[in-house]
Amino acid sequence: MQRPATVSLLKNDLTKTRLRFAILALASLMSFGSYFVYDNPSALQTQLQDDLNIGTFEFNLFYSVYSFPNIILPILGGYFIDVIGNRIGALLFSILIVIGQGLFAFGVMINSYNIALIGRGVFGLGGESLNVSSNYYMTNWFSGNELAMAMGTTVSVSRLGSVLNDNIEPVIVNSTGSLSLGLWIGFLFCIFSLICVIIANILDGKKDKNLGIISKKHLPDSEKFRFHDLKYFGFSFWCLCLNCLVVYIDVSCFNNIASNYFQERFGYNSVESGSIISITYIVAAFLCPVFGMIVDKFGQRVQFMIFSTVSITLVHTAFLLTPESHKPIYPIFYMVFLGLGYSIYASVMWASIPYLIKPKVAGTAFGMATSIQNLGLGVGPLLVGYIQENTNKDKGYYWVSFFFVMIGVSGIITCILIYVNDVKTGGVLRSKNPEKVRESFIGINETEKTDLGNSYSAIN
Ligand SMILES: NCCCC[C@H](N)C(=O)NCC(=O)O
Repeated sequence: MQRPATVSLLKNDLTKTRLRFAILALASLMSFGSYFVYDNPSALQTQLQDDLNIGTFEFNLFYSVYSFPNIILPILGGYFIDVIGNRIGALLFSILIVIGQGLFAFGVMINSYNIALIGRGVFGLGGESLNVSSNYYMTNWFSGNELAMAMGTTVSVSRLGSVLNDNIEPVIVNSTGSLSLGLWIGFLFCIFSLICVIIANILDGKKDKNLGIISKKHLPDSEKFRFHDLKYFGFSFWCLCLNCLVVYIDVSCFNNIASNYFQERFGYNSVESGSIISITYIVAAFLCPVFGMIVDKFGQRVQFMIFSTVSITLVHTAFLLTPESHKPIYPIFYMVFLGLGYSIYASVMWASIPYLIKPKVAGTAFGMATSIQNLGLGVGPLLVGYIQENTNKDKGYYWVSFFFVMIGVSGIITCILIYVNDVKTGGVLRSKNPEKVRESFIGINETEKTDLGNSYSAIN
């Protein structure tokens, strides 16, 4: 998008007003519905398998049809955002989520596994790309001294959707006897999120109009996204993506199997296990914005990421070394620590991306990172399942924990590589004022100070 940087236009810059906090609330809530419904199947696994008369493999397909297409889709979604614009993208992705969840709930209501599965597939077409849109909103409305706080807040509110799902879905089914009712409630949450997108789009359009920003369609060629711009995805960016892949295996894939893990190794029942595993995201809901604020103030992004990957690896090492016993208390503390490591990571990692790329490829960059993350989320569970089925020690979980420790170590190594590269290239990720450092690091010129870091106009 093009922005004439005149003083009079800056007076009308809505990103400098309190309205940005309304956008923050809307961007957080626009993902709430999709996080809530994403884990509907895991919260209702037994009931779904009974009602639809399906086995574990068919059940796991509810997640696979979501994750595997998302190894590619967010790149296309991000590209779509860079070329067409974020507002249309966010709207389209949200509509797909609503349709997908509607089909899923309808399929379950009429006991049709195939319709329910198609629903999950349609949901996946928008589910991850909407996260890309929400991140893009944040980079457009928040500058370097608030960006990590803003992104941390969106993760925190969205993850409350996951926590709410874990805790209320089983209760709804148990108290009403209707399996689809909870899914229709998820559908309503998705409509609510769609309404948030529409309101955010109106405000965002107003901001662009005030600043004289023109639609992507009408941009001069020099400011349009072109594939050769991807060469600006340097070493730190790719290393960050790899890091994201491994760290999310250690957090999300572990969370997927954690319920059985706690039941089989530590004798908790399914309800207790459900409460224990939601600790990670409850901690994140409180701490993500806090760590975001700390990073915005002090910089040092890579050091925070190193601390977080070390914490996550130590948690898996603790699980590896903890012998089986009946309802021990200490795994609860491990989950608190996992939540701490995850909170730091989620608030720092995503907010680091804008400083490693040119603004006009921001959508594609967020999409690329999300796609690579989904590669891990798709392959990770298969590897974990394979290891567990083919080993015996601690019911197969010993080598599963060992796998998580090794993945954690690769997370630490990739963080260190990012740190070394950051030192060599001017320290953008460690800086308190990363936008300034980015200018010399990536070589952004005047006409390219556009979409992202709207503070550019104010700073310069
Ligand atoms: N849209 C449903 C959930 C998507 C989660 C996404 N893959 C993710 O991990 N985002 C970052 C995070 O920390 O939540």
